[in-house]
Amino acid sequence: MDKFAMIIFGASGDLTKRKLMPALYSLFRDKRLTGEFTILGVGRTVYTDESYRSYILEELQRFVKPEEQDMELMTLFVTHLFYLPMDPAEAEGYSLLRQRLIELTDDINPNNLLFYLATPPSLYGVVPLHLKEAGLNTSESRIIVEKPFGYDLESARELNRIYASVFDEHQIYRIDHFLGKETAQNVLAFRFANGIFEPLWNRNYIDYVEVTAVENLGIEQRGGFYETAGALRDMVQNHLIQLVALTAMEPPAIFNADNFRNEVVKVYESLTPLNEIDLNEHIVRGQYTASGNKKGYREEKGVAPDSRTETYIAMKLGISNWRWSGVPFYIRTGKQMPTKVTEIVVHFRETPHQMFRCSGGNCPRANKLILRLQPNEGIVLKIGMKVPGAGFEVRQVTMDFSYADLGGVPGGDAYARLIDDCIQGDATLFTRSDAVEASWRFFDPVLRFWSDTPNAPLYGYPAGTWGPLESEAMMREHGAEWTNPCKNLKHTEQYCEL
Ligand SMILES: NC(=O)C1=CN([C@@H]2O[C@H](COP(=O)(O)OP(=O)(O)OC[C@H]3O[C@@H](n4cnc5c(N)ncnc54)[C@H](OP(=O)(O)O)[C@@H]3O)[C@@H](O)[C@H]2O)C=CC1
Ligand SMILES: O=C1O[C@H](COP(=O)(O)O)[C@@H](O)[C@H](O)[C@H]1O
Repeated sequence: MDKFAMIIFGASGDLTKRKLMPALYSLFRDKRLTGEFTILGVGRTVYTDESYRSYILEELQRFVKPEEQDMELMTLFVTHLFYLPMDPAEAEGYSLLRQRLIELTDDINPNNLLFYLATPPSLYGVVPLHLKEAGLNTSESRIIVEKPFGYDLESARELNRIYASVFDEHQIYRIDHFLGKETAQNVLAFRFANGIFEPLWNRNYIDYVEVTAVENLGIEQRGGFYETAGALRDMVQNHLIQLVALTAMEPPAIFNADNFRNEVVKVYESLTPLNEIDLNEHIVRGQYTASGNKKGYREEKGVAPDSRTETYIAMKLGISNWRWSGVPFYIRTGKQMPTKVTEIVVHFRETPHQMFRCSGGNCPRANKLILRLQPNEGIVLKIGMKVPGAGFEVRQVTMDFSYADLGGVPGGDAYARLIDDCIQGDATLFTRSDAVEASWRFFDPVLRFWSDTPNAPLYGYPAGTWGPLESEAMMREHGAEWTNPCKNLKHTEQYCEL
């Protein structure tokens, strides 16, 4: 086997220190990265190999969970790191890159290469072309590209064209780290490894579905990036729609990359195109405003004082197929919410007739299944039970499975799983070119509507709240309401500022 080298473009950046290096360290610790391997960081910031190793060693101590830190191992891990100062946007540096790889792999034609694009998205189209000119797009090479893949449908198509001119599709890994989460994968296991829910998993028994991925932080130091992205590009077009796909897809006959990704694409292609009414009434966008000691979005570094970038979005989606026709999927994401939580809530239809008494609220009119992806990972089923004692009074209670009972979700996070899969050549959990385009095809009209309608509402919401009230109004049309995740989490007070 040729000596393996991973080349990280954007090696001085936020993603590299917070996610990639801890993930690579965790693979190293778990002996998933063995033998002679090299990690070569690339960027304009000037480091030597030595100073880059010291920098990463410090960052590992910040970003690896304390219980997973082993100073001796971390010190050994960083001896595999090297650094090449170069501007990835400029062609000149690539002959130096090639030369450096020849030295590091001790091979005149280094072949087993993994390129990771952790740069701003503006470089996603440039780097592969330079790699090709330098002859680095070898038959064994792979490339991982971060999200967002494109700004809209046209730019995503253009990127796909560029990548297809440099690599074969099986060499291209478009990463969406939500799919690397253990609990996201468990949505599939829950659905397809159990017989009892699947017969109910359709329009006959399900009333509506909610997908929530909210955070209690602002945009941190990423103002420049976020201004060009907004919640729709940052979270909805990729992460949230992936979760919709996991919830809505048909079971693949055989679980492999092609079959799984075929089913994902079928869901995207079945999304009901948004009409005028949807664009005006079934999308609510918001932007956080200052509250207490929390800054408003427009006060954040790198953000225009009159910015109209959305930090919150709630939408109603439909899926036009036999299984889901008529079942609304409500999705929402937002920064500066009361808590960080990702969960899918499946609301079953109400019982046709309610014959028991229920007083004092918490009445079990309909069952509700909550797939909680993070934090306090678990599955909760809300069911009706008789209140002990005389009469027939019923109340809604909770059957609660927590991953903590199985020893918890493993430490190495989604990035470790996905990088490992890529090294093994398994593309199942990565986004295929047709899926990216199908997803953009659906969301593109939203971007166009916003740019063509300067007075389309953008609601302010105070930082630390659940977003614009208009998103509640959107659901009331269906007699639905957002589930308050703070009330479902086991240790509520730990997560929610109520
Ligand atoms: N950070 C995160 O949590 C997440 C990030 N992502 C995605 O990962 C990618 C990287 O994110 P992140 O690390 O936050 O980004 P950064 O803004 O930190 O940029 C990464 C590096 O890219 C280099 N760079 C920046 N601008 C340019 C430029 N104009 N030309 C050449 N190089 C440039 C810089 O290195 P130098 O100046 O040394 O060249 C910088 O350190 C983004 O596409 C983002 O969407 C995805 C999920 C989460
Ligand atoms: O991709 C992104 O995801 C994070 C949220 O991911 P999580 O795994 O921490 O839930 C989000 O903060 C960021 O804005 C976005 O780019």
